[in-house]
Amino acid sequence: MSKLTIQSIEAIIVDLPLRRLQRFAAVGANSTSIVLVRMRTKDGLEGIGEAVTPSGPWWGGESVETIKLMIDEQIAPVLTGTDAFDLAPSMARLDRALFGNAFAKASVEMAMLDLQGKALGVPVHDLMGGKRRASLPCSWPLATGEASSEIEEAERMLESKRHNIFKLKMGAVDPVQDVERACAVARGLEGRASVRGDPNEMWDETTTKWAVPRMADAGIVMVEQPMARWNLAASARLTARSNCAIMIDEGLCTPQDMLRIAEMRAADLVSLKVMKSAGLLATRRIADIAEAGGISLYMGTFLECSIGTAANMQLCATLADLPYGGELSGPGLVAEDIAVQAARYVDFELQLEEGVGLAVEVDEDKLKAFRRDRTYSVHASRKSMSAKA
Ligand SMILES: O=C(O)C[C@H]1C=CC(=O)O1
Ligand SMILES: [Mn+2]
Repeated sequence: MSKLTIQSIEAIIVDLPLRRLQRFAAVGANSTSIVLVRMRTKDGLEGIGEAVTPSGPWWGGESVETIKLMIDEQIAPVLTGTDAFDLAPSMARLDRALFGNAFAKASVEMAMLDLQGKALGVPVHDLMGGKRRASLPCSWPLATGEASSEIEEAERMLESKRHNIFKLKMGAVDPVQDVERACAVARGLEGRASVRGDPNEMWDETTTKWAVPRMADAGIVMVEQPMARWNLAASARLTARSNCAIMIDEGLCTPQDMLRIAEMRAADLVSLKVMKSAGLLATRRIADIAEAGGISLYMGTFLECSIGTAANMQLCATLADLPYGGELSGPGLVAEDIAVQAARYVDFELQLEEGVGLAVEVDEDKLKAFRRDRTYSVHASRKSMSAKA
């Protein structure tokens, strides 16, 4: 097999509007931004990857601007001239060259895996142990903060058979009001959908002790990261006494975090996310540790568009047991996407696409229209001005 010598790495910031306001605990957002990675080899093959943040650096500290800067200034010089098949040594070299920056590292790892798959004519999941599933039951985020409009939105999703699992974004308002809203949504959808809540670390242990039993009584089946990411001891106490499932998200980034969570039994299940753990292979290692420790898996997201979602789905295809499914729902939230074929949700499940590498392609016209550094033609805008006059 000939080498996949990396000749260039391009990081392009793309701004995408959302279909509606998404209210996270820390910010409200009408748009999201991604970094598209294009990695080209000497022989003219191209691998792609995506980094995204949930509309800002509040979750993981990186922003699309820092991701692009790190790729341009630090990562590209380390990887240029190396072989994209040398993934493990390259990731080790990157870890020595720059601490952290997991989101940036994940996006270039995706592009290397895409190149490998394309060169070998196989999908990425074949490079990671093979396929255990071809679709994922997929949660939809409810995040307007208003119960009746959220129930209506969920009903539209049920009707179109896109989603029958819903995750309430919580933590933006007073906990009493927030829990009331969550319980109202769960009761409104009772018997028709699975409802979960994610306060993104906003509650202390006392508030959590009060809130979670009320949410469980209303039919909420899982609560994700209600308390601070560092507080595994409190999460272990909550897990031991709760009769709904407790999931850790922010508290899990590294294999070492995972080992500690399993040792402490700090959660019933954990949210795997490619971006926070610096890549598909590292996330796969974390999944193995969780399984060995008897902790269930969930396929999490940072709301990637269809490019990153396809990459996540390649990893997800290698996971046999996901008792609460996952949430690769970003493509439904963006009003514009940059993939030729957007992610498909059929009978409440995201489909794994056939194809080599990540099995997804960039739509060049869409990219041109939404890349941040696009230039407008003065000639064209003059023409449209004179047409209006
Ligand atoms: O889960 C989070 O903490 C962050 C974000 C990603 C998906 C979503 O609904 O919110
Ligand atoms: Mn979360």
